[in-house]
Amino acid sequence: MPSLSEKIKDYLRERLPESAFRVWIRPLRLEEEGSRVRLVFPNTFSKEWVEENYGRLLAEALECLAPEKEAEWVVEEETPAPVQLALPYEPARVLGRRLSPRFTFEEFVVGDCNRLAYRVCRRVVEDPRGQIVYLTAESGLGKSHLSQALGHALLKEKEGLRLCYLTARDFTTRLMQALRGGQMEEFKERLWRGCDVLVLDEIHQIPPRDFTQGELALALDHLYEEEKAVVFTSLRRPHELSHLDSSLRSRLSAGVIVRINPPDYETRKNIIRRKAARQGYRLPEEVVEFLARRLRGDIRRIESAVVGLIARASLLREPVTLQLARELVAEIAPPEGPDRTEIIIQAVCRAFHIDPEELRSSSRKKRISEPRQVAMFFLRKFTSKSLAAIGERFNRDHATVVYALQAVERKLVSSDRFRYRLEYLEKELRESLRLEEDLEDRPEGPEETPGAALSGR
Ligand SMILES: Nc1ncnc2c1ncn2[C@@H]1O[C@H](COP(=O)(O)OP(=O)(O)OP(=O)(O)O)[C@@H](O)[C@H]1O
Repeated sequence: MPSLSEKIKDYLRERLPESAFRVWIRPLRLEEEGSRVRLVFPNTFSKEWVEENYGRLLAEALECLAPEKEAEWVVEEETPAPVQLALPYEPARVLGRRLSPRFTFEEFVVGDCNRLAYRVCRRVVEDPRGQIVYLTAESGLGKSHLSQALGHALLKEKEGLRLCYLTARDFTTRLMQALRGGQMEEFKERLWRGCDVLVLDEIHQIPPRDFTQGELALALDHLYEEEKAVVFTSLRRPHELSHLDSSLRSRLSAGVIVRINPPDYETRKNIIRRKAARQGYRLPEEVVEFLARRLRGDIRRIESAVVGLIARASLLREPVTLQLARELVAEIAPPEGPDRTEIIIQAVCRAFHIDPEELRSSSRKKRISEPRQVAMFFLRKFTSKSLAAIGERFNRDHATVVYALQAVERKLVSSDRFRYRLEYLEKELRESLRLEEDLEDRPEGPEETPGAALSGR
């Protein structure tokens, strides 16, 4: 009979990409001690990484397979401590989400690809009054890092300043909760008068719903009127957010719009050195150069490779060598065969435990229709396929896809469980899709689309 450790690892193996499982979960030891289960990580950074990236899945596995046990996360052997960043301000001055202590200006590597965005954010810290900034970039290029760094610096440098940091989804959820609970005035009070600077992360995720968009437009009018600073981050530029009302799009375009580009070779090398230094390591220059040549685009992926490499060397008790780096890169190299659509469909089917063929069936049972809607949602999000082409993949028409996208958006707001599940799936998909990204560099250098003068509207 498999032990609890084996069962939990099997549970995770089924749901994680093979390389993530191998590097992060396989070295984990699970020890049962009466009513407790100790999760023993080989070192601090692997514990932190698993907590941050797979914590929810691990908690889900424990709840399913050992609901009566209390879990304890411990570290077997301490590696050089990562630089601890003390927060020099009162956390209560942050409304909304907690800022990540890692996301500071000091930890942000500046290069040609992001210098303009960095400077614009620094300017907001110098004089936040009336500043409106819209940061746009593909996933993993530092939008959240930079917007949170700006938040940290403002809180540190401007005494008494209150910051509200929300994702677009948080905004929508809070708005809906306030509406249901008859607390709209309190909601407005907190957002409109309770903060001096509003950071709205992932604004492209504002749902295509009149009410939410209307309330956001009203909030922005008020904040702009009061000359408060507002910072947006988004995967897309305002004019590309076609699901938004034109009046909201125009408000989003009211300030300076800055694009962050994928990191160039020199910046990638600096990022690799910095990420390794954070773990207390200095990588050999040939390893830095090799990784910088092979890993382009998404910085999350570069970071993950550096941390994975160091974790691997530490587990094997070997120094980091070019050979080890080659092995790691070979593992995360583009998979053979399947295209984005297939990767997405396979991942959704795995997560919902159904067969891909069932998605194409005419069944309207929830067990099938819900994952079908989720697959449509992610195909829309991660591919350039038209609504009609997405529908065709499931023997459905364009209107069914529109309905499915709306149904998923509604459920993301109304059900925490569903949202967690999709957030997890999205994380997994981002990881898998990054693997089959084109390794060629995209055009480099800063690009700015000024909506207005830096401080003006
Ligand atoms: N210039 C940089 N210097 C150092 N680390 C960086 C830089 N840019 C991004 N990173 C790191 O890359 C990871 C992803 O960054 P971040 O979360 O800010 O990306 P994002 O653009 O907000 O992505 P998404 O759209 O997927 O949310 C983070 O761990 C961040 O610290």
